[in-house]
Amino acid sequence: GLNVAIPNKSKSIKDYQNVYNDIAEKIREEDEFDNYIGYGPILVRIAWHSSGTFDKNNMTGGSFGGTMRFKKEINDPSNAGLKQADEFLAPIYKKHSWISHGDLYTLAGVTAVQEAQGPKIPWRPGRVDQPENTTPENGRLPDATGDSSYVRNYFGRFGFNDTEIVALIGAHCLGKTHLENSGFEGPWGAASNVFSNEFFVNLLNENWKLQKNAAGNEQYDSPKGYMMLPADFALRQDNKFLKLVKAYANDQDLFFNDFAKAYVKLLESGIHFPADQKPFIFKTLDEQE
Ligand code: HEM
Ligand SMILES: Nc1c(Br)cnc2ccccc12
Repeated sequence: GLNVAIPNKSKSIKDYQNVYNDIAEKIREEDEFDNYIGYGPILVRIAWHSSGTFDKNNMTGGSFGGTMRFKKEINDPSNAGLKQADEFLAPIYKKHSWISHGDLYTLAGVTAVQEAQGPKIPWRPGRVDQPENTTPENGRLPDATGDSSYVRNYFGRFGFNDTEIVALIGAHCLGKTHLENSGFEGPWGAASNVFSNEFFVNLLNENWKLQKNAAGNEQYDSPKGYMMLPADFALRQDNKFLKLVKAYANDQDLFFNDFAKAYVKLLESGIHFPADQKPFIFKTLDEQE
């Protein structure tokens, strides 16, 4: 059924900015993680994976219930590597245990994008922890070997259009793939912790070669040592997607605006917020110096 957000009346933007700041300071402090990429990318990913179980056809899944905290969901093979994000957030939750897990996972993704010099992501609290038996079954997250029709169909389950789909996948400007997590090996170049339109620039301009990786899976590799998943490369193989890839490669502001809108929609999928609940827009650490 539809999940109705219940904002905590005793908490203000100041309280949530304190949680944001604790997450942001911990990202800065623990900068050596994953060969100095840091925790930002997996925080963006755990927010997406918490939300990515949503299915508009039966109104199940999504970030509302915070079920990523349960073994069944965090152990989904699609979530390999995200236990480290959950462990990163454990002391934050301990200090601010008035917050729901759904709000914490999504706020962490917002914090990570903004602290990576990405766009402001307006955010609304009010997700309510649900019991373990509401955890969605494994297998609701996307397959990296999909082609363009697979990708369009997958995101159709959320009601996303082509603009929202291409913008969202632009988050692959962050971080890398890890053979032990997903069976794909990341780039030793372009594995970044700065949010930009680089994913689209690389996708268009690099000389990609499809080859088998050490796990026997096919991926696209470039002479500079970058990689693309088949599902990434699919964005070049469909005319409507390709038009958007070119637009974003040539206009970072356009990408930032479209990404912010699509990420909000993703993190709020399946949740009804009160009409008068205005989103919070958090300051970055740099803006508070
Ligand atoms: C067709 C859709 C998508 C597919 C098939 C996909 C697949 C993957 C795979 C296989 C990895 C590597 C995981 C690992 O080996 O550690 C990955 C990483 C990542 N994904 Fe996606 N993804 C998709 C969409 C998204 C979206 C919508 C977002 C966020 C808005 C996102 C954010 C990330 C980030 C930040 C990483 C890097 C994590 C790290 O550095 O450990 N992805 N994705
Ligand atoms: N940095 C990435 C590039 Br460049 C291309 N594809 C990816 C897929 C998942 C995670 C990271 C990347």
